[in-house]
Amino acid sequence: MVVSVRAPATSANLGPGFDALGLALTWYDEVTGRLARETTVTVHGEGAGELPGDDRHLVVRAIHATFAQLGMPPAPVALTCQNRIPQARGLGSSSAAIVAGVLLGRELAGAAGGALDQPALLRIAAGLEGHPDNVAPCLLGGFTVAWRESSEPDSARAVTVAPADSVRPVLFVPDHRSLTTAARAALPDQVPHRDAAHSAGRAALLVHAVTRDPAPSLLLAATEDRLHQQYRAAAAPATAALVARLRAAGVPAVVSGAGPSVLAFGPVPEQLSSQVGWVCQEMSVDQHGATVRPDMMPAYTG
Ligand SMILES: Nc1ncnc2c1ncn2[C@@H]1O[C@H](COP(=O)(O)OP(=O)(O)OP(=O)(O)O)[C@@H](O)[C@H]1O
Ligand SMILES: N[C@@H](CCO)C(=O)O
Repeated sequence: MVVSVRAPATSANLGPGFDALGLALTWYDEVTGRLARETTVTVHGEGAGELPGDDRHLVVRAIHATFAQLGMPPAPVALTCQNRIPQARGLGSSSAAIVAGVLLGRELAGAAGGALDQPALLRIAAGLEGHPDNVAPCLLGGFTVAWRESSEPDSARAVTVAPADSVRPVLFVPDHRSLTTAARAALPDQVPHRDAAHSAGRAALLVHAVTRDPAPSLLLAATEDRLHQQYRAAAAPATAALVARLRAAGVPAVVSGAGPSVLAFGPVPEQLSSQVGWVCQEMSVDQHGATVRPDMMPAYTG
């Protein structure tokens, strides 16, 4: 059996919804896979020539984690990846790889894979990623609220809520990269109570604004963050400066995920959309999440 999975880019946090809120975007990686005699990974596009071509590849690790959940050994797989989502830019590339892997793992497991429903896939994916705010929209699509039932990463749950039709995500993507692990290391162990209280109110307002009333003035207030962006600014000054420039002009803008990309809610005035060092991309919200397509190709016979 040959299976193809298409997984969307995502923007997490959306300002005050740190580790909880996420939006699926119409920008996709595609992975085609089958069981094989030895593991091989062919990468086209983003990460070609950089990513490992063996069991260390993130999609393979996610497939094997899914097999393990089903009590199956880590069988070798042959994968072809068509990567379009820029990596280490705060656009959920690692979540797209992980979600593609868990869906491929479920399909390649055959009948046994039927035991894994969407909540189970989310738990496996979030366990690998470490936090659920990118894997949730990648798997479910739309605008998601994710949480953990305990302190364990694999206790993730999520709901998807429909964003208003007029929500227009606009991305500003730089050339340079930043790993999420490095951006998380900049965060303090504790924040002032007033900042936590501020974030609770703004995150709740954001759910209302994105789903019911995405007026720029409301989104501007709703996207104000005090939990993570200020602590990451020193390591990502260009990102912090662009967010500040857009917000000063009345455009609701936030750090996308752990950065360095910036997510704005459009419309973005033309004079602000061309920024030296940044590629500006208008997006739509992906409504479906990752999708599986069984390819009509002959089954691998070994
Ligand atoms: N398509 C992919 N296939 C295999 N590995 C990938 C793929 N995409 C990302 N990765 C791995 O994940 C790393 C980037 O993950 P990281 O979590 O730092 O950034 P991100 O997922 O792009 O952004 P964010 O989580 O902030 O939205 C890459 O350096 C690479 O090791
Ligand atoms: N919530 C995560 C998103 C990045 O994957 C962070 O900001 O570190």
